[in-house]
Amino acid sequence: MAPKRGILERLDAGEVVIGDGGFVFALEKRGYVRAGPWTPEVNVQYPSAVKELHREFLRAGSDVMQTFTFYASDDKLGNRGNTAAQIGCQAINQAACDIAFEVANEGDALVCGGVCQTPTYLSGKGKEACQEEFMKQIEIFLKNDVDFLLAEYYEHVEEAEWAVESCKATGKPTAVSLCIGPQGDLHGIPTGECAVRLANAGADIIGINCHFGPDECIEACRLMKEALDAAGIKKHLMVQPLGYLTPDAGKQGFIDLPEFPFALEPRIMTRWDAHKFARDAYNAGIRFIGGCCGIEPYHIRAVAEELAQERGKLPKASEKHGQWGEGLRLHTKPWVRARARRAYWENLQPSSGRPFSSSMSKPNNWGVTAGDKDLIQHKETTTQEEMEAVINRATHKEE
Ligand SMILES: N[C@@H](CCSCCCCC(=O)O)C(=O)O
Ligand SMILES: [Zn+2]
Repeated sequence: MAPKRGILERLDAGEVVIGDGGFVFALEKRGYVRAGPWTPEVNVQYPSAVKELHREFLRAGSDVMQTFTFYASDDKLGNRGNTAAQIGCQAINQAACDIAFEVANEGDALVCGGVCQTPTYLSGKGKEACQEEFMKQIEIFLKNDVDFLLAEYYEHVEEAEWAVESCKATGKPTAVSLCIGPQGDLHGIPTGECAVRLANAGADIIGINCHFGPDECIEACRLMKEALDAAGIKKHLMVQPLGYLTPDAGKQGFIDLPEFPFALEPRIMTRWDAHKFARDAYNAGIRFIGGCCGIEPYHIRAVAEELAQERGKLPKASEKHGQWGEGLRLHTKPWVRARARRAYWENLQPSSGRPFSSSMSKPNNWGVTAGDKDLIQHKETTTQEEMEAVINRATHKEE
């Protein structure tokens, strides 16, 4: 088999690289990940569940299998009484690599090793301690010779810079994406300035993932591109937004919306929203286009279908999906057959079906982040006293 073309070779050639979607959210809904800690011990406990989700994304058109190593840093696995630490960082990250490579090799997909923000940073323990946590994972990715490294899901550009430094020191191509919107990072660093700092830290691919829906993430990428252009810096851009619409989110993103994480369903993007997202991202000059929480394989299939001409192919899963609903021509009901056309779906404004739903929510807006005492983490289980304090504060804020 010819060697796979690397991520930078593909992007340098102007190709579209399609990412995968949201693993923790998808596997939590399927009963394999615990919401709250969100740690990926499932790689060791139920590997077939992770493998099947990778397979669904591969069939849907994903060119990248991200190792399911989100929140798999040693300190997170043991944070606030989490028992995933008993399975351990080494076992979880190695199992994730095994699974990602097995599925990637069923197609022409690349494998990227993923690291993300840490409780160590939130507790203010500094650069050396954070990079120690990153290296425990990166060493496993190196041993497995992943195709590239991805530092994703950072609310503070400072920690992302440290992660990029650790990744780049390995010599592997390095991608980095912040979970911020157009309003900047949580320490008030403007979004464009974050991009320039990450470029200066050595990142090859820079962008945004999570916390916001497609429109806000593409706007944040636009600000990044504007700042990079102004600084005369050329970098590949990536975007992997939520599969939820969040026009009402504040700086903290969807974490701050009252619906997070168990009542976001009314906000789910349709596959037609995903078509628009893919086109908007492409037109913004972004070529690494994927998704995060809430993005399911059918959304990725829609991205691949929208960009089929640019990519010169359709994904396997399109064998079961007529373009723009043409499969409805086989429906028994005439009025449904009448919907087998792009004009119908592209112009539909779907209802939520919830008579008492407002279209927007109010973010909690506590306005605290790393550096505030409220963000200090600990290994011990969250105490009842801590719970009473945060509930009391949340209740009074709502009054
Ligand atoms: N690549 C990862 C990204 C997960 S982003 C998770 C957001 C929730 C985090 C939290 O509530 O702490 C994935 O696919 O799950
Ligand atoms: Zn996410």
